[in-house]
Amino acid sequence: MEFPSEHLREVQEDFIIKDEDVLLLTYPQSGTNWLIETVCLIYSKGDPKWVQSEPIWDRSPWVETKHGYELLKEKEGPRLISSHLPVQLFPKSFFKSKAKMIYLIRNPRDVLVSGYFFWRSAKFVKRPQSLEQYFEWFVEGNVVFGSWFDHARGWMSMRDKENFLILSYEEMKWDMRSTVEKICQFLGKKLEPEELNSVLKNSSFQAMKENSMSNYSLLKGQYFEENGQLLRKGVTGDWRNYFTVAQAETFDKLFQEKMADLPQDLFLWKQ
Ligand SMILES: Nc1ncnc2c1ncn2[C@@H]1O[C@H](COP(=O)(O)O)[C@@H](OP(=O)(O)O)[C@H]1O
Ligand SMILES: CCc1ccc(OS(=O)(=O)O)cc1
Repeated sequence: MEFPSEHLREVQEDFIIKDEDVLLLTYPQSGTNWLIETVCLIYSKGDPKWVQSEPIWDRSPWVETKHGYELLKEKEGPRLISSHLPVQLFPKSFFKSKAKMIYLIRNPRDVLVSGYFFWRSAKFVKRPQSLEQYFEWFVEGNVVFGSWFDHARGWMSMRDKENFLILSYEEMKWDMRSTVEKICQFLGKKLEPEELNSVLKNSSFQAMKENSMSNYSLLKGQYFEENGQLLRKGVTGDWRNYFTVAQAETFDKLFQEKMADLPQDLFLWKQ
């Protein structure tokens, strides 16, 4: 998977976002695929047929990949569009549209640990040799899609817009039912109680881990090593099992420096 600059320029200058599109925006390893699966299931009213028959990257294509871009240009009607792009590289047409956007945020410490395991099995990026090395890359912003802090700050600057919904991985873990209700309200969708139950069941960690259309097992060989797994643990606070005391202190200090001026209720995790 490559992101040549001329392609990124075309995406930014030429791609037309339509008012009826829904954008699913994240920094990698924030629970992107969980959000996509959930929104797909809301669209299908809890019926798992769609999520079990079409790969997740075709249901909600990545606008920044060549495959996703071509697919999106051909799609008729309201589209689901995923992206890891930072706000300053996003298609310009979006800023004049009424398209709804959901930005999913996750404790960056967990993003870091999850990213370390994910990228070390990927064949299309420079792979970290150790968590210590990935920690350095991450705090310097020297990773795919750049600095977590810049990404989060950039997209959260849109938070007062009425077409913007911010969610966190942590609230999905703590109360997925309420989170699905919040998404439905934002998207103007109504689910019957049994449809909502089916959304919860089919978007669970276990269901997604077993769903070959969602767990990236189809990408093994070409893009990932055989031992790579997208659905690794699916918990909050796993960073505590990996950070040293010194790394935890470095991260806290950096977080303070970079994010202290933002309302702290945007960050729902308990460190
Ligand atoms: N249904 C689900 N429930 C909980 N976590 C999920 C999930 N689906 C994916 N995840 C977690 O989301 C992370 C991947 O995020 P993304 O889709 O943005 O790459 C992984 O975190 P871990 O590596 O901490 O387990 C993965 O396990
Ligand atoms: C847009 C390219 C890309 C990069 C990484 C992905 O994995 S994940 O969604 O972050 O797990 C998917 C697409």
